[in-house]
Amino acid sequence: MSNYDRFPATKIKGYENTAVRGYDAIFDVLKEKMQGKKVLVMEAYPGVSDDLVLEQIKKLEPTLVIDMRKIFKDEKTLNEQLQYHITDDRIFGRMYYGNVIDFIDLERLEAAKKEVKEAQGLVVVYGFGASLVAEHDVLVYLDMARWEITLRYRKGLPNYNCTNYDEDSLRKIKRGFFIEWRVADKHKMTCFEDVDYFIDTNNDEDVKMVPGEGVRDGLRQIASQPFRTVPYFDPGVWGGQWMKEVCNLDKDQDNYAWSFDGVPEENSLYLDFENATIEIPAMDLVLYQPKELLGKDVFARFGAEFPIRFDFLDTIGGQNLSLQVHPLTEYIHRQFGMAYTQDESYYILDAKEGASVYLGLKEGVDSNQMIEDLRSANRGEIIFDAEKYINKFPAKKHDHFLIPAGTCHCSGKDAMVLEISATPYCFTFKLWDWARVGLDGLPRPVHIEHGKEVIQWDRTTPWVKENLVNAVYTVREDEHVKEEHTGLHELEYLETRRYWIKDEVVVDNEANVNMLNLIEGSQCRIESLDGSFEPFEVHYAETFIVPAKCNKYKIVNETDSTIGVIRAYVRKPQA
Ligand SMILES: O=P(O)(O)OC[C@H]1O[C@](O)(CO)[C@@H](O)[C@@H]1O
Repeated sequence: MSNYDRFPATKIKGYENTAVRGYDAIFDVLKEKMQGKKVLVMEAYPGVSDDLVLEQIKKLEPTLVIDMRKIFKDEKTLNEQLQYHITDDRIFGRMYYGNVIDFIDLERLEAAKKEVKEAQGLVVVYGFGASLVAEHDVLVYLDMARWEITLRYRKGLPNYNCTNYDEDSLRKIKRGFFIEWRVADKHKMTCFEDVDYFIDTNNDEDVKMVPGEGVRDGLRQIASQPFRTVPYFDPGVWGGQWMKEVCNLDKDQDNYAWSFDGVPEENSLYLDFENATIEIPAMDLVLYQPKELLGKDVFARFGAEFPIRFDFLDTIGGQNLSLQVHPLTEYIHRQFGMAYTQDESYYILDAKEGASVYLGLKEGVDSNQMIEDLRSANRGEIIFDAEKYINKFPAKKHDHFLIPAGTCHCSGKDAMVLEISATPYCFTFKLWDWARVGLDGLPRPVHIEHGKEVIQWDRTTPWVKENLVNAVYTVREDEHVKEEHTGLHELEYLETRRYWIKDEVVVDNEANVNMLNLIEGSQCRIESLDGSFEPFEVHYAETFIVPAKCNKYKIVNETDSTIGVIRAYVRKPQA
């Protein structure tokens, strides 16, 4: 057993034992709270088990229940309206920047408003967008983590108010990512400050309700201390065996490919109320406390979006990733409506003998020939000769490979990659998937035509070696610490610093958010210089976030050997 903590929770001070568990107890509290009041609005994130909650609402004996699904436009109308954003592609949609009201049938909305007004007795308005129908006397928000929604899609949950139960889950995720989650997050923030109670509905068998102010105060607390997001792990065709050991995972699984540990857009947070721990999307923090979390420079540049992503790619005992390329900013913006792109890097946390990383083109590559070969390979006519076109570098522990968008790349087998990247995560143009199929038995989606538009044909061997492979230099060294710059490339906005710490080091985050990982050593402690937060323990391979608000902090080595920490932050624009 390693000491990696899979369930990191933050204790919420001042709200101990305020959680209520199970729908019976929850509706007892709500019944009490509604005494002498008329309108209970229950907002729900798309993905929540609406039928189950509506069944429970009967406990309140309301005279009128409005189900938002009936106020929404019907599926066919919505599909037609959203077709430009849904697209025909399996993976890529176009970002939707509208609001929930765009999905509502305005006549039905007016009729529902009238019904509520005229009703006598208790009225419950339930579902996604419920607060558009009526002013609340009491407001409840039923929340759900993105990973849970993703798992439910795989098991047959359709998109909101749709009947696409059996549709390929990648297409459902696409509709979630490009449309539903954006709109739902935006809408959530319009009522977040007013919510009287939040309900964690991630587990239908164990729902938990906590006071609204407990969550808001909890998020304020989290934004002023180091914290971790809740990691999740997913198998894949190329997945490996390393994380099973180090992250204490189920040994009976064939493999684990990804760990998302440090992707606030995808991950969640555990808030510990002592009598229950609730799980909420980490995006709630980003959207509710953006300036405190991100800092003024990062907020000014990105808005309420978390621009740094750490995740793991485990191919130890597994296979090569697909050979791939990511879009340039201009392309991702024009094609998919994204503000910034998927610039990446691979920090090699561990590697077996013979591990490698494919990166950049060989000298003198004929671009037309390479694209033709990729096309024929994907038609099954030839096996693509990757090494004819792409450099293959040996990879060993603590190497850092930089991957600005537009550079062909992939990790080879037997490497444990800590991916330190910009946030967008699904804009991968696979070029070649080594003639294999995905875990579902289908070929994984390949996007050569997109890829050909963004490959930077001048990124060939000498430039790649000079710029992208271990471009490390020492920033400072004394008897306590050696600090190195390891990346990223100047075309990418992230800076990474590696600290080899003998005893302790003070880090100045210059009032902007930092994301870190303990890359060597069993544990360390993060301390506040002014006592503004309590000491925070970190174990090997754990990713953690230090909010902008923490300012200067100390990393303390608690072991007898030198430890290694990597820290990523957004570079300030050059004057
Ligand atoms: O496409 P593959 O082979 O699954 O590659 C790994 C994937 O993991 C990611 O790095 C996820 O962040 C993507 O860039 C990439 O799609």
